[in-house]
Amino acid sequence: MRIAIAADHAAYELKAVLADWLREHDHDVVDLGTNGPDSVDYPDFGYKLAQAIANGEADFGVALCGSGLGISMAVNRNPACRCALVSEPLSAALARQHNDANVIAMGARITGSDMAIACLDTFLATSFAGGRHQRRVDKLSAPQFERTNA
Ligand SMILES: O=C(CO)[C@H](O)[C@H](O)[C@H](O)COP(=O)(O)O
Repeated sequence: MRIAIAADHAAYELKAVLADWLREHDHDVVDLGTNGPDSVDYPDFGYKLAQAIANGEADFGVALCGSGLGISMAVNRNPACRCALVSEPLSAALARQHNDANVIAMGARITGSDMAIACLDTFLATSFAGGRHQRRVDKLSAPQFERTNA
């Protein structure tokens, strides 16, 4: 699969670990930076990653920052993306099974490398379950005027 990955300065080391793991597992990696400790702004990298998903450059995305919070918010501003912030594998599996998430977000200051690999492995190995979940996912991308509280 083609996987885009992006991080801010708080997570560039975790990005390198996950990018290596992805390549070792025969994925094509689109590395969108950042690549060092110089301070950058997570929205810039979240928006770049979301654009790569929206334009079909990547099938899935990995979004990383210190907590995972800011970059997941940035990615989710693009309607093409369903980004799930996770810190353990069950949530990574449910994000695929129930939410058809196409971007996984993690926080490098929260989640260690081994756990992050376990989450990513689970995320990529899990399929969307469809059925009743499809109806709910469709509502996430419905135009605002079609949304109801019913
Ligand atoms: O966690 C983050 C946003 O949710 C980002 O990694 C930011 O970098 C963090 O908020 C602040 O990081 P800094 O290194 O203290 O600038």
